[in-house]
Amino acid sequence: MKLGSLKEGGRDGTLVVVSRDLSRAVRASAIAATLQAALDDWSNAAPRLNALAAELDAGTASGAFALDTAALAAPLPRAYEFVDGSAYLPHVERVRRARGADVPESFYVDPLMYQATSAGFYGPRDPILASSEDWGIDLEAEVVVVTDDVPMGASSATAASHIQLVGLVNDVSLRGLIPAELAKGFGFLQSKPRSTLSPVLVTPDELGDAWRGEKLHLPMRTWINGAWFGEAETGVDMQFSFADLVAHAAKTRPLGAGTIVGSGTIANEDTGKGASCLAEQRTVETLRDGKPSTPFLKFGDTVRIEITDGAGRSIFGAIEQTVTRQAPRG
Ligand SMILES: O=C(O)/C=C/C(=O)CC(=O)CC(=O)O
Repeated sequence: MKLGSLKEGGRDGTLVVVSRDLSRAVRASAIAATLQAALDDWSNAAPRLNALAAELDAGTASGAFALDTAALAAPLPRAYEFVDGSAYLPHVERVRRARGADVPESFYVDPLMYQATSAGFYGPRDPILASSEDWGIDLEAEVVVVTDDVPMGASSATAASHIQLVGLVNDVSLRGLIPAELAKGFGFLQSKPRSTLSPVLVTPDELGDAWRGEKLHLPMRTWINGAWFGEAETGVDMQFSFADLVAHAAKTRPLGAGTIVGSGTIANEDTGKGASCLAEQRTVETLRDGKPSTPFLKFGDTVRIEITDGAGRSIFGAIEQTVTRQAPRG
């Protein structure tokens, strides 16, 4: 099934079940008012939501309405936790090369992960807000999973059973702020502003055999200002599965229902399929030409991120955002 949230009913939105083709929806208020409430009681809520999804796809759900996915909020407009891995080592190698940093050997056996902001997620058509183009505004196209309650110390096998939903995120990065911030030794804060979730999150069974080994196996398609930017394969070069990433995050603490775990920027050793972030594209250009030629994002630029199935149908809906200046507040 596919789940989204309307921009109504308060800060956590209103939960809707969305049809497989993304054209219709029905409020799930009789089951759970919000997606967080459904995840908090997932073993009870999921079968009822699945039954509603079956009615919706059969055309028999009462109260169903035509859906414009562009009008949706983030499926989880805010979450208790968002931890972002960096499971695609080609990405880590390129962005680190760009700022003259090493890749420790441990990164190949022990997942790299940071605590990201989850107090608010942009909806799929909300603007990317930044105050200065000098911050080096970059997209990062990633896959995310959402868990129910994960016990502390869960193994990868146990963690796999707690992955309930899959979606996309644009993990916006401010490349100009990263080197000084990481040099302080504590990690990302200002350089990782709010991220954007895809219009819907889907249960793994919606993905068929594109979901195997706790990884997604489809091209991550990105465009900048309408021009093709990349279609890196999500199932290739992913060093750690989502089960490994969830288990890593849960090693020393339980994860609450609704925890979002990111894959890191989708990247392949083979650069022939383009990139999923500008920092990598610029590194490839620097290695090839001696200097980067693609600028970071400017105000007015648009970014589109989408994954389609084998028949070209959008699975999660598209993230499509415009970079917009937010004047500093006095
Ligand atoms: O090391 C850097 O300069 C930056 C790294 C990232 O931006 C990594 C990140 O957010 C996770 C990922 O996308 O793989």
